[in-house]
Amino acid sequence: MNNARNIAFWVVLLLLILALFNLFSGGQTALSSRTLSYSDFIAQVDSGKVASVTLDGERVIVRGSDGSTYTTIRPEGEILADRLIGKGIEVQATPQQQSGFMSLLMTFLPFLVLIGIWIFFMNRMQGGGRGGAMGFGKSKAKLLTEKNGRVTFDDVAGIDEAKEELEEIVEFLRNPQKFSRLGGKIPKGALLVGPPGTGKTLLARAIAGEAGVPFFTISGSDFVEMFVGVGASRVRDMFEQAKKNAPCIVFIDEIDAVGRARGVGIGGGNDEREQTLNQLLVEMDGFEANEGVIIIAATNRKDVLDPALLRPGRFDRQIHVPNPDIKGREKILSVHARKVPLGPDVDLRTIARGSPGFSGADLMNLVNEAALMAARAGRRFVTMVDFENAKDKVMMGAERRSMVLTQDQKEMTAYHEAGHAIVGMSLPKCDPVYKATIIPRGGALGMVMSLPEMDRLNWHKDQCEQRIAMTMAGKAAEILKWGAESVSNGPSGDIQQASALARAMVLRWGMSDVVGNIDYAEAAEGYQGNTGGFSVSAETKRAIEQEVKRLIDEGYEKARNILIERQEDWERLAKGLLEYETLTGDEIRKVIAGEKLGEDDDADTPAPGGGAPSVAAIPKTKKPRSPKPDPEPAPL
Ligand SMILES: Nc1ncnc2c1ncn2[C@@H]1O[C@H](COP(=O)(O)OP(=O)(O)OP(=O)(O)O)[C@@H](O)[C@H]1O
Ligand SMILES: [Zn+2]
Repeated sequence: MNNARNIAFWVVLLLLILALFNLFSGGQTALSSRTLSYSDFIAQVDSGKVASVTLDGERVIVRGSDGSTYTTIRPEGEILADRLIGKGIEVQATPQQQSGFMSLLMTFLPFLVLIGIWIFFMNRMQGGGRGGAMGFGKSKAKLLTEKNGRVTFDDVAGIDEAKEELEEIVEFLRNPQKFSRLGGKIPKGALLVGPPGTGKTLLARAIAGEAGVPFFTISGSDFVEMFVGVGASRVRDMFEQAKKNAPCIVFIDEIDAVGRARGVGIGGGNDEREQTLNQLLVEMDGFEANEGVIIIAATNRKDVLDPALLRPGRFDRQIHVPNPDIKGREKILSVHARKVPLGPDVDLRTIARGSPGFSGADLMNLVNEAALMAARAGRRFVTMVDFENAKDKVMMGAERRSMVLTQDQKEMTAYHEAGHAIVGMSLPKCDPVYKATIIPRGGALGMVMSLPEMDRLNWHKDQCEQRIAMTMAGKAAEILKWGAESVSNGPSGDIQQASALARAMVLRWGMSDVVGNIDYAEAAEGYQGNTGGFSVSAETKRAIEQEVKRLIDEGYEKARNILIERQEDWERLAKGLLEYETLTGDEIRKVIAGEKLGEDDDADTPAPGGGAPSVAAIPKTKKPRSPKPDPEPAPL
């Protein structure tokens, strides 16, 4: 985005310079710089030294018989042409400039167009032209009032510890005098740290709602503009607005966009961003906590923030907002389920158990999808089957039954997915396989989902290694079955996942003995924030690359060996997938054991809830976010 802006800026500038140049050069190709007086010119004519003449209004452009050129100005009323023709001189005339308005218009039209383009781009950058071309420095903070719907702590569920820590701020906003009388120090700012969609924005709004104060919201990326100084003046403006409306809350979402550590980074730092950050620091120091303005910022990358932001007197409170655990998920589900009629069979507890790794936003999305599914089916309330289908959709993307696969593609997909499933079920540290399907969903032709039995809090080395093996099993299967030449691009998503996990192991988690217990991730990203300008040597880079490759190669070998060993099971499962298209974990086991599936097991109706564990996959999130520190397992 920023790049596009910069390019637009330079293009417009270049056009302007060209236009100016054109204007001052008179729009004419002035060949001759020499001018003669009119009488000298006539003398030349009379002495036969003129070859040709071009009449251009009052200007006379003359070519002498010796090849020289010069100009002269003809006095008003002088009729030249007859006299020259009489002398046998070639006469040309250029059309007269349009007079008055037209010529003015012709001169200024290019400018008007350019100014128009300029204003257009300005408005685009201002996000729809609210500020207009003149409003560069105006803060884009939006004021959310009760009209936008009052949010209270009741709307925020499952993150009780964070709520408790924020109670104090609510108290203060309700009754600032009480605190200042006793000389107590209230934090000026609180930083909410946590993964995307965990309700940070919601929490900040709830504070404002509880305290009944105005709530301003702005995103860190709004400060980052292409003009030096604009961001800084926006910060100033925002604080002025806030002080006028005190007591109030200012919420800065994605503060990492401005708050990255100064002085380093790609291209040796970014002056504009640094100025903006400096201004933010200055403003935060410049007001008294007791003025009643509280700045709440959110980020999912605290590690990249400039340490100066975290110093006392600034964002000295840090509040962790994690993904909800099973109890939290149940509570969040019930908050959102208040708005939809539930069938008698719906058990939120079971759904919560089946959705480890879901954020609050994911759960909201799940309830919403389930309601839509029920509506589509013409039901009056939402049933467990709707939730189950919604979960598949949220986790794996929508089914695309209309997509027609050839028999070859189907077979390839079946063996690929069966490969993932067999390897996943053979390795003890892999999450249990929960579902396998060869119905195209989202961007994939088929998938296998596995899920942890409990919330996953951390990754162990053996889990990582086995997960890589399971991930590479799809490609191993394709090659075993059809040979290296026919391998498809199907495994490209798998390769991406395996690489991300292997890289995290080596770069962040100290799981490679060769590379050691050093966090190289930031330096490898080209960003050197809190690593103090540390960068990675060429040898280390090579070692890292080799280790990542080794982990993936070993995983691939492991997968290949398992498939060779369990060839028969693998074949049976692939054929089962071709027949039934979707199989649950239990059905997979039956198919492998050679049992026939009963009618009840019809694969198209997923087993309702039934405590089936769910996947650790996290659905695509709505907007682009800062890079996530940890890789997430996803359907294969
Ligand atoms: N703890 C929660 N309780 C209830 N609803 C939640 C919770 N967490 C998230 N949600 C729902 O998800 C939506 C999105 O959450 P929100 O925008 O607050 O997340 P965020 O942490 O600010 O994410 P981002 O990092 O994208 O800014 C909320 O509007 C809310 O409906
Ligand atoms: Zn795969």
